[in-house]
Amino acid sequence: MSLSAAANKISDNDFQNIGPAPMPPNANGQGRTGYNQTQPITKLMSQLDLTSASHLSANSLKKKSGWVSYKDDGLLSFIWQKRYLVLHDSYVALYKNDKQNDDAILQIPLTSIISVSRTQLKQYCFELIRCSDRNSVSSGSSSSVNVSSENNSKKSIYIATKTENDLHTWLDAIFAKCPLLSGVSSPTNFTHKVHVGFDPETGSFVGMPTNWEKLLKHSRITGEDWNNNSAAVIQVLQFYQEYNGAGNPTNPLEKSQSSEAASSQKSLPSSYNENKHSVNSKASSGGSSGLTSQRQASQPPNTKPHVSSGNGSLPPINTKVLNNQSNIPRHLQNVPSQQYNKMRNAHSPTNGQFPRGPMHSNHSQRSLQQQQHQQHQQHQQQQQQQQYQQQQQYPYHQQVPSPSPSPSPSPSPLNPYRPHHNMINPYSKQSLSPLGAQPSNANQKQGTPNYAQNPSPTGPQFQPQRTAPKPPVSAPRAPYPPKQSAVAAGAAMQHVAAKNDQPVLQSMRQAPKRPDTNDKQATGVTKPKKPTRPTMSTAEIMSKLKSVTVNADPSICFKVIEKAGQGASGSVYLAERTYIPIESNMSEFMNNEIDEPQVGDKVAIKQMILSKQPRKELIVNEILVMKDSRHDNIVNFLEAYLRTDDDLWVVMEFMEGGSLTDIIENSPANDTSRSPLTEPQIAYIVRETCQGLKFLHDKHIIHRDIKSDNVLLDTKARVKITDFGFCAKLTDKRSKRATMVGTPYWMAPEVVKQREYDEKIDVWSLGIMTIEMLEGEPPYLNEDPLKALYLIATNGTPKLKYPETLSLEIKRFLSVCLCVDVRYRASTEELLHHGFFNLACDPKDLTALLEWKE
Ligand SMILES: Nc1ncnc2c1ncn2[C@@H]1O[C@H](COP(=O)(O)OP(=O)(O)OP(=O)(O)O)[C@@H](O)[C@H]1O
Repeated sequence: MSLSAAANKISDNDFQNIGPAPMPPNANGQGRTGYNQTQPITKLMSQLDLTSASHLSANSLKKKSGWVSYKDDGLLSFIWQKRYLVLHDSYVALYKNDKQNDDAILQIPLTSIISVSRTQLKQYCFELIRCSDRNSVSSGSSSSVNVSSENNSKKSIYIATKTENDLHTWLDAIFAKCPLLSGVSSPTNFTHKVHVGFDPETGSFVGMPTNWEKLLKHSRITGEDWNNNSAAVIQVLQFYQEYNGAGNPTNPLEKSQSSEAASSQKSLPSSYNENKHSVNSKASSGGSSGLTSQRQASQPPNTKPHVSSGNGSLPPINTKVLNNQSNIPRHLQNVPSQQYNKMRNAHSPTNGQFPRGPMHSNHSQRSLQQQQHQQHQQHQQQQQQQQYQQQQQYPYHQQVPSPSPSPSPSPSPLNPYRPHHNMINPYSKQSLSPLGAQPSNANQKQGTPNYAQNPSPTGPQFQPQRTAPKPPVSAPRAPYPPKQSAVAAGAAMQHVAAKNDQPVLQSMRQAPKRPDTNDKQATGVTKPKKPTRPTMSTAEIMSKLKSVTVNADPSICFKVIEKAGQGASGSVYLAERTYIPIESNMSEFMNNEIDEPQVGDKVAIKQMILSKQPRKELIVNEILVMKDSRHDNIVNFLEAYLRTDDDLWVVMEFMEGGSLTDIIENSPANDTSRSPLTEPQIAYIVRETCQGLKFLHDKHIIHRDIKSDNVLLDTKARVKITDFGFCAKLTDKRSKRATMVGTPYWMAPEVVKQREYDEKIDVWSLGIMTIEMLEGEPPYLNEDPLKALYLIATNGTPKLKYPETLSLEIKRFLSVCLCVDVRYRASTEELLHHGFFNLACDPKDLTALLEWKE
């Protein structure tokens, strides 16, 4: 039975928990490639069989048993014996018969198993390595997760199964239950055995490393969670710790807080420049007013900045009040607003958890937002309390006007941790656009750009600054841009030079902490860590960047209209093309598939200050991927410029509709129904995104950060994927990845479990994005992030909040996207044949959703 056909069998109730995945399409694993989703659909569909899924129920994975051949490495090591293998909750045991009425001939505590991997000793054979650990404990709710360093001699046993399939299910089952496996290496700092467990009497975890104990204390991971799946708890702790940096074993919370604070302070968007002195000085003196200063320069999200003629005048600010009860998800509407806010704040870094941001990049950005949000809330609460004392009234939902002379950013009530697009008023006197939108008097003060004053921060290997090209002699394609913009750009550059005197800014685009692992290892096998691969040198990066950039000064080619958004690595501006530098190497970059650039075209420019990017190779990666990825559902890269060796402008097509996140948050339906978008609207957006993803997957590229923030729409309701910085290319030699990349709430279980993964992690994230459109947010957003990771690792397919309100089609669709077993998760090609897409509406039916921008 095909996957789709099988999914069609799922009834309304089944989706609540569709259980483990069906059996492999091709049980012996042969014929599967790393990119099996690109095989002809007919072949794949006919191979898929959901009917045999029944025997792989959650319970059977918990306790598994069966006949095997067994051999150990002791005296009788040359004899294979037929034995009955049983995987119990805390140990594996071999019996002489399947009645298990005799004592086990061998009993191995799961806590002593340090490796389980396939071996070529026999056809379907795996090796189980255990520490001959007299101290291992395997009873009750307590587990021994460490092995004495004095007592670590290893022993192997070999188990041969009858079929390939059997082999895999054993590997998966054992792997899943062993706390020292699942990508979780054993703690290394111990010289004594540590018993880890949950003490129901004291209600606390015992025997944990201090930092883990603290993390658990702050998370909502309970003793019950521990008892249910201690391996998963350890897994997510490890995952979390690796993300936060393992170098602080004593107090991850403090580290988290301080690094968050530091990054927040240091990672100010460049549009806050006017405030930078006060921000920096105040922040460094330990006061919180730095954040207040930032707020003064900002505009509330979701307010529409006026497009001005660029004369620097301050447009009126549309302070649409958003923080009302109607924007809170239905299920939380009866929750008092303070409690609701508290739930949202559970993600706050001050709780020692990482925010709802990508593991790689938006972390700091969102941390800043969270801190702003928290401080804003605290501030508001203080004010409310004062008001209450004065008026003897305390309206929860009432907006208390801020004493601040300028509007504070009010994070979206639906998702305060989302990027705050359009939060900057580009014409504010307090705002200095690095792309040259600053007031003219600033220009006069700053004067003509003096390139000599801006020594390259990256060293002498760089070329001298290019001067602006002369206007074309014959048939200029556009009036020569006003001198002012070049002056303004120069001023911006001086600003950059001034900034370079400051301490090196902390990464906003944080590098994944975990190196890729050896692709030859089978999924589910303990992975040794490899040292981080050397990245490109700065010189290589610059040379690469120069080879993909137009040799011209972009400040004379574009007029900046307004700021369109703020990313982790830079700001995005709406700009108009004012000049085409035909005497440059521009023609090399013109792509036949894209309309020839015209003066007057509206474009998006992402400006990145290279010295602020700790991993510049990711930017190169992003440009190269975008350059080679021309597709209707991918945000098209137009060209890039290195304005200076530190100032990179990436020009893309402009998507006026903003991100899908904005659309979800501003949906008119938020007030009236549970689902921000209708199913036909969702089907349309998901289909378009899926087409873009299929295009990438066909090129063996994994996006790795699919979520509503990274899907943009234009006014014609075209839907395009953006943010390619963390794409990974799979090759024949490297058909799997294991780098820890993504945004926690959208992460596929195999990523959370730090297993190897392929393109299908994007399909999982697409499923989560579908839930965002149905429910306003991804599953577990109200959970502590550590707990969310635990839930992703243990719950598998998330449950829908209101399944009874949804069509069978969308539930079937979700069931094949959110299938934990990657073998049964649909590929993008399969998804495109899914019946759910028959529901897709016309693009015009999205018009209402795009109106919020107007
Ligand atoms: N091509 C575009 N057209 C219109 N707006 C855009 C475009 N690209 C980005 N934006 C806006 O700018 C915001 C930031 O985009 P960006 O891609 O820089 O975000 P990010 O994913 O957080 O960043 P990064 O790539 O630095 O990690 C987006 O959320 C969106 O609102």
